[in-house]
Amino acid sequence: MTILSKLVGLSRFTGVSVKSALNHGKLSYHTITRLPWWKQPISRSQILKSWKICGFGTGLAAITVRKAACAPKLNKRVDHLRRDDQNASMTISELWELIRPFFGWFFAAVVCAILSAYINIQIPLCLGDLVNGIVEIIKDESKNLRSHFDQLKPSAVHLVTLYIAQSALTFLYISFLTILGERMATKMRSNLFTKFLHHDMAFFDTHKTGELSARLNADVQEFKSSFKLCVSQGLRTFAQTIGCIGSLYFLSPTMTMYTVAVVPGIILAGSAIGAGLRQLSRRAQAQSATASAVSDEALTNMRTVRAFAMEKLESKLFDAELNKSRAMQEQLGIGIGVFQAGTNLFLNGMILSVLYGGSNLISKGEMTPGALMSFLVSAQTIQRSLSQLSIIFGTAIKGWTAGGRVLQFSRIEPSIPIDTGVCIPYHTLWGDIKFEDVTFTYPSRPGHSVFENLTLTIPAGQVVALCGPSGEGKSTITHLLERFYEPQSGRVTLDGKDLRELNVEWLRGQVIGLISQEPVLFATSVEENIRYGRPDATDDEVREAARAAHVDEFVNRFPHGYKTVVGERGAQLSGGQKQRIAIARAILKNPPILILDEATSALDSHSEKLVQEALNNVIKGRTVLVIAHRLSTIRSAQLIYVIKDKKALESGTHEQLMAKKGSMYKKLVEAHNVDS
Ligand SMILES: Nc1ncnc2c1ncn2[C@@H]1O[C@H](COP(=O)(O)OP(=O)(O)OP(=O)(O)O)[C@@H](O)[C@H]1O
Repeated sequence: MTILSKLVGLSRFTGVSVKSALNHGKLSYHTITRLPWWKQPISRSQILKSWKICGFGTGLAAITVRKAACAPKLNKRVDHLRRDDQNASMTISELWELIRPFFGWFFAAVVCAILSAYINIQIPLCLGDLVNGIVEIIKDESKNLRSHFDQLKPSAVHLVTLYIAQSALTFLYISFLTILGERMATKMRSNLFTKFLHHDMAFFDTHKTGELSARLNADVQEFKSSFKLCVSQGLRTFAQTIGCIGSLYFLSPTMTMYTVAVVPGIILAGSAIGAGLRQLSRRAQAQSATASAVSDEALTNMRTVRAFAMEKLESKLFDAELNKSRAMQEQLGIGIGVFQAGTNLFLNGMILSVLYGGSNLISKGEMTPGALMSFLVSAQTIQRSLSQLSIIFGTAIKGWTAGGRVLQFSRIEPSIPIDTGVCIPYHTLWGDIKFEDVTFTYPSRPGHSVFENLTLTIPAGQVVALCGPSGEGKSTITHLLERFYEPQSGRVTLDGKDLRELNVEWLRGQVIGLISQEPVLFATSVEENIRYGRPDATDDEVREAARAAHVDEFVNRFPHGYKTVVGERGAQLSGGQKQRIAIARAILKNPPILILDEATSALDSHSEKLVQEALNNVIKGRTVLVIAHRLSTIRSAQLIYVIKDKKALESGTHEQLMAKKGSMYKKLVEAHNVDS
């Protein structure tokens, strides 16, 4: 308001500073101060100041508005990567299932840990005997010190034996636990990876690679180290605590009762804090996985990031998620710290009470100094064990959550099992495919059906083309044929047999060969990529398939020929080269049914001609389903289906469809929806 009023005043006294106005006697100080606010003059420095403030304010406002406008847009991408699964937890029986196959190692580790704890309980008692012996020497009036000293020897030898046994047991249980932990982690990772490989395609539509690899690696690692620590330290310290409480009771029941009376309260408080910390730990791990997913997405799409100069934005996005994860981990650490500090305070108080109570008992002659010594060392062992337990408690929370996150995806059963069902004997397989009244919606997009009562036939041994506008479901037909997804109603049959009755592994592995729009190669050599179609193929067979797909031509120009490594997802090859390798792979597989999903779309006309020739050789005698946009490919098909409006709108040969009145196919050709 003041600034505004001064700006209004400015209009009346433009260019005249207060100082100069006063100097020239135009205004007296009193006149100025008595003027109403809108008539008061304003100095240049004030004007500047005002503008600076205004400028700063406007700048700040602009930044805030910009931030407000940009932040949600930035976050939106990450929102899809975020996942805070409530059912990422583990039950005791699930933990037992993990341990069961390695029970021998677990049992050996537990026995050694308990024996080591037992020895730890014996050590204070033995120390007490030694101290009592020393007290005897001090109190001895006869000065026969040598004989007293000799009496100490058995206790000392006993103590040395205990120390050696304790070291040996420590070595053993740590070794057993390492073996157990590593084997459990390997099994968990292997099981989870196998599960991932068998999950429905719908699962991969909704889960990001970064998230899955975090579960497979970071979470298993976290679970393993927490488990090892909890069993090694936890079991030992727990057994030690119970044992030491027993020895305390043996030494002085009254003092023990006082000392341990408060323990249930501490356990209750600990459980309450633990529940909160577990929740926080789950959220912190989910956030850490989100940060990994962001980095993973950027790293796998590095070319796109570079092409759009998004390095800074990606870095900001990652930093923001990383900072959230850091904040949560800090909160968790602080929570665990509060718990541990409280435990320490309680335990130190316990030692002080023991000293005070013990001195009291000694003064009354109800306790020997050796017993107090034993009591103190035992109480201290309990103190150390309990403070160790509080640390283990924090680790257990993290490990439990991590284990739950791993098991969450292991529990999911695929709705399409791959190794059940029947196989049609090779000599009776024709390759006749039918879609009967198929209605289908992608599970990740409920409410948006792709097909409603789709019916079409792909006769055995024929080349059938699917055409139609983009997004009408041509590729979806191939997904249903490969049984990546299940139709909600209707059925897809192969030689009259419902695909649901057939063995999926056999169907995908031996019956159908797919060459897709965007072939993805593995980061290995050209020949290994081709061999992926049939791992037992000989080098000659690989070369033959490569020649048929015209891979030979470009591979021979590479310095390392077929041994050339193609980079991640085939990034070191051109689109056309990748496509030809994918074709060679399918040729090597030699399947009775071939799906060509715009297989030649990435090729120039010369390469397309070459590959088409290769394909023509391959497709002879097979059932071939071609999805193509080029008229040259479509018109050579024996049967064409136009896929539109959630069904097969019309079918026939090129000539029949072109001759048909009001034909959609004709419209597509004329509108260049089918490339001429
Ligand atoms: N995994 C998926 N999850 C959800 N919806 C999907 C999925 N894949 C495809 N769709 C949707 O299903 C519809 C059909 O897609 P499809 O890929 O089969 O079309 P298309 O005819 O092959 O297109 P194009 O000619 O552009 O390749 C589209 O609306 C698409 O957005």
